[in-house]
Amino acid sequence: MLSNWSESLPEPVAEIPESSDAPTFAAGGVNRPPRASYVPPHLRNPHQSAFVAPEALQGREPAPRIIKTGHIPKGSSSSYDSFEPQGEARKGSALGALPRATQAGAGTRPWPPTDSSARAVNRRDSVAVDANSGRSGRNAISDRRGRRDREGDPFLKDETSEAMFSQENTGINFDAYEDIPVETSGDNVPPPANTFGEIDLGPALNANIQRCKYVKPTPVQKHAIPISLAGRDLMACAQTGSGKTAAFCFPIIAGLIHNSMRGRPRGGRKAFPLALILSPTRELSCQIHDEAKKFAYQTGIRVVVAYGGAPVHHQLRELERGVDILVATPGRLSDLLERARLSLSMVRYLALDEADRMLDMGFEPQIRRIVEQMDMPPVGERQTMLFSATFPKEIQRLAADFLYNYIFLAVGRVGSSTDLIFQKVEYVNDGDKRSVLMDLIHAQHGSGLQSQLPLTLVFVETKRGADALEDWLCRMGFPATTIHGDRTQSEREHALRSFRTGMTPILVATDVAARGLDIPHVAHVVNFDLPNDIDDYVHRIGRTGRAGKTGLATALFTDKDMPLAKSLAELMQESNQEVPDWLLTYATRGSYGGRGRSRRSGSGSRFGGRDYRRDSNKGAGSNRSGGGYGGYTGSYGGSGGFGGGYGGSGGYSGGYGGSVGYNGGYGGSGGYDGGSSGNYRGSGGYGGGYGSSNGYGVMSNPWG
Ligand SMILES: Nc1ncnc2c1ncn2[C@@H]1O[C@H](COP(=O)(O)OP(=O)(O)OP(=O)(O)O)[C@@H](O)[C@H]1O
Repeated sequence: MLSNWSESLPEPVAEIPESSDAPTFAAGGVNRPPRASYVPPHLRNPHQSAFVAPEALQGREPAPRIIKTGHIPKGSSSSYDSFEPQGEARKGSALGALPRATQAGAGTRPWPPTDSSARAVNRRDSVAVDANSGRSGRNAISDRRGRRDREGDPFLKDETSEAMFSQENTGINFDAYEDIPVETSGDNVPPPANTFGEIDLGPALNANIQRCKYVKPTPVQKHAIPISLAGRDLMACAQTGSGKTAAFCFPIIAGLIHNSMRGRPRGGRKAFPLALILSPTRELSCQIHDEAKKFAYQTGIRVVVAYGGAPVHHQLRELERGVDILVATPGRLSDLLERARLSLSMVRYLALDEADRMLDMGFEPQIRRIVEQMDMPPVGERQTMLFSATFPKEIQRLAADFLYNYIFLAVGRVGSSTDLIFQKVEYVNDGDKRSVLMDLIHAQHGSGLQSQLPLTLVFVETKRGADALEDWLCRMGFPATTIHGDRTQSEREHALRSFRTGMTPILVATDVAARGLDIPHVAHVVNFDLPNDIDDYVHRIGRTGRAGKTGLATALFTDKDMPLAKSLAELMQESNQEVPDWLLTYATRGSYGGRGRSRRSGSGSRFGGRDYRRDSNKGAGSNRSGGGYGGYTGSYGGSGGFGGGYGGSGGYSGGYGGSVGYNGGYGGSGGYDGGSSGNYRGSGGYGGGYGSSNGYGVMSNPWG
């Protein structure tokens, strides 16, 4: 039995799909999109590929037709395996230190080509390591001044990526976010701050904010930073790419600067961090570490990262040298705790990034152990911040165990995607996926910087599927690499860096790359295989359209994805995307259980309750501002799912209102009409119904 799509795929030449112009019909009588006769571009004119390898554009010898990147050849493992990242050099040096990877037979040569800039990055990093070496057994804040002078400059640019991307990432068109609806609930919510100047972050942090070219806070930062600075626990939900990392890093750093933590044990082999930031993946931890180091530059606060797959002794050495903020993945953190080389007894700040993922089934026991059963100060004695773009209600309920009298903050709709991402869904046959992907890649060729392929992130379901697709893309002449859990950490870092710098513009990934990664210039996210859960889709497509920029996301939808149809259609509608008729038809069927419904429908993760305390009469008062789409807090569900209307009688409000349901238009009579228990009375909103004259238009631009 075949376990995934890749096993069923024929060789490329056999990939011309069956020709069938007639519409097909699903068992339930649903009209499917026609299976049009489809000839992929590479077969239409096999001798002229539209793709031009980047090096050819740079006047170099053209790349061989068969290119493979990202794979480390087995024979070259000695130098590769012995590569040990060191301090400041760890991330930046990965590309330069590794042998240029090649595979795929005779005539191949390394891709990307070795260049002097990569070596320069490496050299520079080595200097940083030397400058920092030879210190041990310190706790950082006590030694701020000395360290400041020896600190590597985290703002130094990677020359390779600068060469590829002349366009500076100065942020941000966050003006587009000005009118985004914001809701806070909880006691005595501190007011938001509209500028960084209004917030007392201190001169050192302010200087770093300027170095980062952040001109003003993003909406989530405007609210979250004052709340956290006031010492309150926080559960915050804001769209992908909206600046959540800084929203939890700034208050931690400012807090550590303001309150010098005396009484920490000195010397010895055990480290006593003051703040702990947990994230679900190694790459995300590295990224947060890099960001936090920028924010903490020359403050004397020392940020250390610990994650699996990298040699533990190096991380132990780093910890021995002193740590104020520890960024970690749960697995490696547990390991360090078990070795008794780390104590959490001094932790004053705990932040969980991608908090819903961290409290999901896979991670929850581990997180509970770390937070509740080790020596971390209990709830109320530490400050806890949970952040994500998605927050299903049942996860909120779990998360509440970690929080004391917390404030719930929702910026935009909970779990919604931004409408800066243009979403497309293509109905395809399983066997046509590769050809369709190739069409997509060909279509965007030349639209990237320097006429190269723009960065394209392709999500697949399985690790084997990722390898198979990468291999096929490379054989087709497209520089691709892959990131997934079966690759070594060095391979993963190499792949990510090669993608980030544009050397390998196609990255095939499993969900390991779905959350949090902030890769500038990702132009296109392709869901080659759709995920099981709509929240995962939200995070995946959120790798593009970040920081106020626009992006494109294409999903290849097959029969297998029917259970996702409803939540996908809803999400697209919320984000003001054009939903194909066939998807709407599937969505209204309502009989597809399973995927996509697991964490949302019924639980009302977006429409119902939001702050779950308000549904369960825990008395969280609420304040709302901005928007123009009142009604999104309505309890989702009503009487019969999508077909029965978004209405719903209980909970906070009338929700999407009405009982007419989708078939008669979203909304119907009421739209949002205030809530029976909420203290906000909206006007307008979705009311009027999707199917009627306005309604949907009202919700069209929640970003203002
Ligand atoms: N105030 C600001 N001004 C300009 N750019 C900013 C600001 N805050 C954050 N950014 C930039 O926005 C980008 C996205 O930020 P970040 O990665 O923190 O998003 P996120 O909300 O955590 O996304 P995700 O949900 O995908 O994890 C980053 O490149 C960051 O440097």
